[in-house]
Amino acid sequence: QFVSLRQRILSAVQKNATRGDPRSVIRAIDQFCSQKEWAMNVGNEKGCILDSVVSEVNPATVLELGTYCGYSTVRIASLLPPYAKFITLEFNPDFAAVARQVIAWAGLEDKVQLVEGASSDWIPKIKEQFGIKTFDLVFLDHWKEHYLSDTKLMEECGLLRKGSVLLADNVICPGAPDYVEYVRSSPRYKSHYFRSHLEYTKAEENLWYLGIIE
Ligand SMILES: O=C(NCCCCCn1ccc2cnccc21)c1cc(-c2ccc(F)cc2)cc(O)c1O
Ligand SMILES: [Mg+2]
Repeated sequence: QFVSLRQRILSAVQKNATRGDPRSVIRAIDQFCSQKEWAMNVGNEKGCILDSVVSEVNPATVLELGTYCGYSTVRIASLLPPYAKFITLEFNPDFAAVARQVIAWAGLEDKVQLVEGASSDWIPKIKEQFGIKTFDLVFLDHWKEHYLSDTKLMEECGLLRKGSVLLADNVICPGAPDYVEYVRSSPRYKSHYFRSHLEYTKAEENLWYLGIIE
């Protein structure tokens, strides 16, 4: 009977990764996606850039938009200090169900809150629902056409402060041109991009790093 790609990714984790070992979970997913089937995890090349940004920012509060199977969620959660608050938002309930199990296999279920729903619905509710004032780091990896509107929404809701860092996946492929245009021309942001490749391919890609300067 048909087994979905996300279920095959979860099975690869449960078969090849050690419970409670986040690095083995990451390795199991990357091996599956490079050797068996492509999937839209951020992947290891961009994942190392993500790791370095998380380590440098050392955030007390993190928002991830786009959990998918939990690959980047596990990478981020495994680097956070114990007091950190980490919220990851997933629209698709089937993806969220798999991500919960991947995060649990890594032993990180206490480090992250997975919330199901749309960013435009949830962003205005985060302050009161989770007692978070502002985010030190936001990782954008959801609908590419919502990167700009959600960044503006986060600004309007007072969720970003001077020094907040936004890191955006896929600004080239599939692309978020209006987002790039807006942040590059805005005096509020200092932007920088990390050259990389689309996960598990040789196609060029950038991770777009944004520092809020005022
Ligand atoms: O589409 C991508 N991701 C988004 C998936 C849907 C997110 C839904 N969602 C989650 C939270 C949430 C909250 N609010 C609203 C909606 C929300 C994506 C695609 C590619 C890709 C695909 C084909 C190809 F040929 C090349 C590249 C590569 C990536 O790395 C990607 O990330
Ligand atoms: Mg992505």
